[in-house]
Amino acid sequence: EKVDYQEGFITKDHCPLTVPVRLQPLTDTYTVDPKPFARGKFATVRRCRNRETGVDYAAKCIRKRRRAVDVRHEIMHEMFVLKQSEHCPHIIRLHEVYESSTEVIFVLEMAVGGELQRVLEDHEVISEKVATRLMRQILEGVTFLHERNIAHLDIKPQNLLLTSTFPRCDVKLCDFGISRLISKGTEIREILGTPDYVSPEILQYEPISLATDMWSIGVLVYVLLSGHTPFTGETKQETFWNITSGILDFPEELFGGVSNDAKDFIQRLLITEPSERMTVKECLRHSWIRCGGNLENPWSDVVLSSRNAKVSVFSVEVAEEVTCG
Ligand SMILES: Cc1cnc(Nc2ccc(CC#N)cc2)nc1Nc1cc(C2CC2)[nH]n1
Repeated sequence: EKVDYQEGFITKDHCPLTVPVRLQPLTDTYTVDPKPFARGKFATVRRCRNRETGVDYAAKCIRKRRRAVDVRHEIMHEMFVLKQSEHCPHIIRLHEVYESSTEVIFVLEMAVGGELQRVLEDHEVISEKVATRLMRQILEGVTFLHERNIAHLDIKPQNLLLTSTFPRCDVKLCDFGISRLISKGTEIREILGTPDYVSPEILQYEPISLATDMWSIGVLVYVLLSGHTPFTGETKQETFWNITSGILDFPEELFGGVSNDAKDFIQRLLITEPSERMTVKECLRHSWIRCGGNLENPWSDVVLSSRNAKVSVFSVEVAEEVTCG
């Protein structure tokens, strides 16, 4: 029967996979840290350890009622997106689901390296070599979603988790709490997302699409390479004006050492007209991603130990011959 995709939520009617929801207490199977290590508006995240296997997970506890409104269908949507993504190495994996009278609990893969946001706070900027390696993984995760017509709608450094200590880590996308199924003919217009990363169409109440994620990816790369967001104003209103103005600049003091290829990549995403932005597949074919960072000193990431000056060389496997620079 016709399923109402109107709001872009995936329901059990059109999700091919089933997810067993356990009703017994989480603490029967896991020891759970009392103190959450992360909090969102409607969820808290606690470290939990499986009593039998000793494996650590992140338990995301989500309240089923928000301001007296039942939002279980939104939580079930997030669960179905996570379930469909369980085989993508660049998306945080859902292990199992519990439900109590007040909460749904996602037992999720633990990424011990924490948020990419912390690295930005500690490092200011990231080398292009590392940035392109991480962006390739993020773009592969977004490709997985876009191939299934799922828009994440909240791509930002806080939702990009590292698997180990930076810079020798991998990165995984998390938090599908405001993601939406973008299906032909239905128009979703909702104010979503985080001010600095939100796209012009969202601010102008235009239809949301997969291209909305591509705008956020452009903002993300700008931030990774400069440590600053491109449109932030003194007030939210000024930020929103800057976003819809289409004015983008690369101040010399921030982008002096950044390659033209990187700036070209950003410029092809931070375009106010959604249909003119690169798609995620076009991003993976862009020369900055294919050759990114190789143009600098290729050993820029070598770790020289202080005691004996040995050079730890990591085996480099060339996936495909590309002509770079
Ligand atoms: C070490 C760590 C530190 N900080 C966060 N923050 C964080 C960011 C976004 C969301 C939003 C969500 N979802 C939740 C927590 N997550 C961590 N590891 C996780 C977190 C997780 C799963 C995603 C919860 N696995 N490993």
